[in-house]
Amino acid sequence: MENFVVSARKYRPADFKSVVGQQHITTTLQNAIKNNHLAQAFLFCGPRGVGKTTCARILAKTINCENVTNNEACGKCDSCVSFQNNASFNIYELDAASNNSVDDIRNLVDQVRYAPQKGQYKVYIIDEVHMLSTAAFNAFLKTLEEPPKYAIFILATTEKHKIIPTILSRCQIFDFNRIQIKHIAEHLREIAEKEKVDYEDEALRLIATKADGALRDALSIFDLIVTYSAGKKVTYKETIENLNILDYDYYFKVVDALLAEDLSATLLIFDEILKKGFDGHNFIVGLSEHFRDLLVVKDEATVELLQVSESAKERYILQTQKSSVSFLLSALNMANQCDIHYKASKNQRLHVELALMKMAKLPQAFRLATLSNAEAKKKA
Ligand SMILES: Nc1ncnc2c1ncn2[C@@H]1O[C@H](COP(=O)(O)OP(=O)(O)OP(=O)(O)O)[C@@H](O)[C@H]1O
Ligand SMILES: [Zn+2]
Repeated sequence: MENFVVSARKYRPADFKSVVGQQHITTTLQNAIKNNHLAQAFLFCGPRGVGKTTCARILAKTINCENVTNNEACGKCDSCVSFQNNASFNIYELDAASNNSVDDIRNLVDQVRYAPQKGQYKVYIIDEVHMLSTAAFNAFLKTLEEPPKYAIFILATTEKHKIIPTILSRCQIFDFNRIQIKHIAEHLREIAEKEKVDYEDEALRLIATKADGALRDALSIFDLIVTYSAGKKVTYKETIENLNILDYDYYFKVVDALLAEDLSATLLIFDEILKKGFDGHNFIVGLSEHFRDLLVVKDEATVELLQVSESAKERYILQTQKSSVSFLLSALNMANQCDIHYKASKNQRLHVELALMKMAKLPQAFRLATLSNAEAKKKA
């Protein structure tokens, strides 16, 4: 049987153009390579799993490639092949999270003295560099100040504020972005297609949202759900079950009940949600987001801010057409207040219920969207 390789490893980008959502960085690095204007020390900052190590590796591979074309490594020369097989001597990775002692850094510094036997550059990646001890930092500083011309240092960190000024001032700094939901979803779609895994768009969206900007997390969740669905289909239903997320259907139902001024239906839906084991606070946060989404789809200019699939968008549009902006704003405000004071409340269930009651009792005239003249005429 073929070994299962986790997607995050299997689909690690091999060149700059395959890196998702960090174009400001890949373009700058490629220009520096083209113009022979490469810094010797870089600091890659940003959240976990957004491509820092990946970009460092691609940079190392590209600057050692024998036939760079269009500022990308060829992927075929001896050097590229050894990089791809993790067998190159021109890259050295130190994970400072687990190797943060002076000795670990001395080992690295010792290595730096030897010029590469093949290729032009040796690249030293120090991951989670903020974890180095002060003594280790100091042992490293001298090397960073006067590196041999073949050495390039790439320091990576999720906590830029912990990096001391002496290091900051010696590095070219790159800030990596959290990756947008739509770009993550797009990437998952490509992988699903390569893996011949069937999927629902809505499921991939949800995974992308849950990953909170980190592509690596998105890939791990994706693997988990593929395994769970036993190779059949990655569906919305299975994804919410697996991630323990409340089906967004509930938010639509609650808002419909609120619009109908149906207090008992509203409270019963909330009760059902609690019985399913969901947390009241998560619900109120989700409901706030739902109101926000209904507000952004109200206006052509902001409809782009809705991060859902095309098929789901229709539903938001239908619901927003029924509600007035004032209602959505007031309800959002109430939900938000409920969220803010939730932790301090002694009776959290009642706290949410009270907010729902207030929403259901907003004045009727104010609640429903008034029909435009044209619509009113059609109705008449
Ligand atoms: N921008 C991206 N484009 C494409 N794939 C990505 C990207 N970011 C992360 N990945 C995927 O996630 C995996 C891990 O990414 P990587 O190790 O580069 O993240 P990182 O930012 O260095 O995270 P950490 O700070 O935890 O080391 C990659 O192998 C790749 O599959
Ligand atoms: Zn090459």
